[in-house]
Amino acid sequence: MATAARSLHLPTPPKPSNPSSHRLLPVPSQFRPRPQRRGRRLAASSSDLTSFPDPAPTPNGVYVPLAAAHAAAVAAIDVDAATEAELRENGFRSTRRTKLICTVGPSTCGAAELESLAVGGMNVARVNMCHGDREWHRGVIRAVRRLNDEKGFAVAVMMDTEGSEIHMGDLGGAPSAKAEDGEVWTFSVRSSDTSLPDRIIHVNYDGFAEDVKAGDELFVDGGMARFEVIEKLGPDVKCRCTDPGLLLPRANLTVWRDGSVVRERNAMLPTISSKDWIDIDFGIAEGVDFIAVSFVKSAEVINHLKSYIAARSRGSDIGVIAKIESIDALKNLEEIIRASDGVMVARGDLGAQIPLEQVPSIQQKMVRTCRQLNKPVIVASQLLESMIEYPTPTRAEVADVSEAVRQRADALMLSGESAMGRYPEKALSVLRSVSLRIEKWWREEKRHDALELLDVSSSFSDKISEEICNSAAKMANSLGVDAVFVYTQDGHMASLLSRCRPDCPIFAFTSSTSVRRRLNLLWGLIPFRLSDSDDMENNLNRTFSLLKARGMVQSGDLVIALSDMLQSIQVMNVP
Ligand SMILES: Nc1ncnc2c1ncn2[C@@H]1O[C@H](COP(=O)(O)OP(=O)(O)OP(=O)(O)O)[C@@H](O)[C@H]1O
Ligand SMILES: CC(=O)C(=O)O
Ligand SMILES: [K+]
Ligand SMILES: [Mg+2]
Repeated sequence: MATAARSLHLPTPPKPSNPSSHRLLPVPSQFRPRPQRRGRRLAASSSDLTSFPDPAPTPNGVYVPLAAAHAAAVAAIDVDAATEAELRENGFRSTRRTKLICTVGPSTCGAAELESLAVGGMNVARVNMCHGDREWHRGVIRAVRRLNDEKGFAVAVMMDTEGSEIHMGDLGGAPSAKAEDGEVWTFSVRSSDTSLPDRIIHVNYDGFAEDVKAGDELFVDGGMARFEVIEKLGPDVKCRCTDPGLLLPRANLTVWRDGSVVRERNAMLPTISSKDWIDIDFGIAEGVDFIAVSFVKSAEVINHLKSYIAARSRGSDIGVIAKIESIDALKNLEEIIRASDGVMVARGDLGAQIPLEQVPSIQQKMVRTCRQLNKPVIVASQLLESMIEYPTPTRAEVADVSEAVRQRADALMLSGESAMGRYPEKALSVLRSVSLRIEKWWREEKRHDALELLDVSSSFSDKISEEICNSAAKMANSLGVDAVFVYTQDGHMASLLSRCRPDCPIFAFTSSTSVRRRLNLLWGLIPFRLSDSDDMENNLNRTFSLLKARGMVQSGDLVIALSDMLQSIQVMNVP
């Protein structure tokens, strides 16, 4: 792959701006709709992929979103510093709707790198318990928390379990190993404290030699390298390399026989291993926002984990995300989606278990089903794989990202690109600029999609909220409002609104910092923390004055406001 010919320029992260002073405003008169108007831009900017200057580091590595004089306003209302900057830069209606997740690894675990990702639009930081030890993860999680506390971000933390699927050991500390065509390698369950001799790979699963047969195909990391099993010698399995490739530490192993994945004793491995339970305790103690369960097979394990979390952490609300990456998960897809708080289309391992050409249609189906069932959905793996090594994406990668945005997935995820790649910030800015561009195109073309939304409410009261949100989204589109405001306790009404994918941004106001962080995963939601009261009139007045003071709304903006406590809907102009 040649890099010389690539001339793509990447966007600048949003820069801090100086808010104007905070003043109180008169009570807005309600129910005062006015003729349709289009969104305005607060500052000249372009979301074109080709028209951004190179990313600039934050001045002195410090990102101060608000002047000290505004401490009072900060205490009253919190919004993600990066979102605030984006809102001002791109204008009200042009804020990014698609959320971005970055896997944190050796390339991005430092405080400065994490801050650059937050400035660049990272909504969720992901740590994968497959790699690194707990101390390392603790350091990352706390660094993200510190960034939120000190610099005004609301980056949520997601922790993936390792799961008990079969994978290689860590190559005795070597960063990688190259397998060449025709070479014979030994895959062994023998563990070794010291580094293993050449061409011997440790396998973490004791039943490995029993499960495989001569003639089977062994896929490393979803087929990045392939071997054929030639013979078994006790705990050792000798294999010949048939497709050369790079072996990375702890790469997943899949065995294929007669065109499908072998499921022998390994099918009985628990979804959550004993090591995973200890990692989960660690995640609860560190206050992660989401736990993503690898290789989910059924809804049962999700329900089990949810009750475990509820018993362990009174009042805490950790979202449980089901990673769909196996044949069993596909069989039980709908019940798994219903049981979980969100879903990840984990295309890496999924593509190792089913024929690759089936992955795109399954992705589309999952995105659609999740939206119908009101669960956030993440599209993950290999979005910008070439950017692990090169500073610009391939056209095909840009097309893949565009397709996920067009499908209106809630979030896109970087894996190796941000964890161990050479250009994590550039990869993030590609996701950002492609998302903005496709979303804009979609709005300009007025492609309101006619997805029939299923009825998801379990009570009459919920049904009222659902109907309010469906109507509000329809009104927002036909009146061309600038934003929908939703005042929400637990975030549920905000999620129902996000599900409708309205044309305008959704400002979600909640008094809980953890709800606010969790809402950061949902499509189109701009979560604010606001200590609100029962008095809607009062909430609206405060919100308008605080947002006006920060240049985030203007007099005359048309807004629809919803409240889950009052189950109310109002249309008004910002006074
Ligand atoms: N904490 C870490 N320490 C070291 N390397 C890491 C870490 N996290 C990720 N990586 C590297 O980045 C790569 C991509 O990360 P990712 O989390 O997608 O892992 P993965 O092994 O492909 O598993 P998964 O299927 O869960 O995504 C990994 O293969 C690993 O090389
Ligand atoms: C993200 C992940 O686990 C996968 O794609 O396999
Ligand atoms: K994993
Ligand atoms: Mg996986």
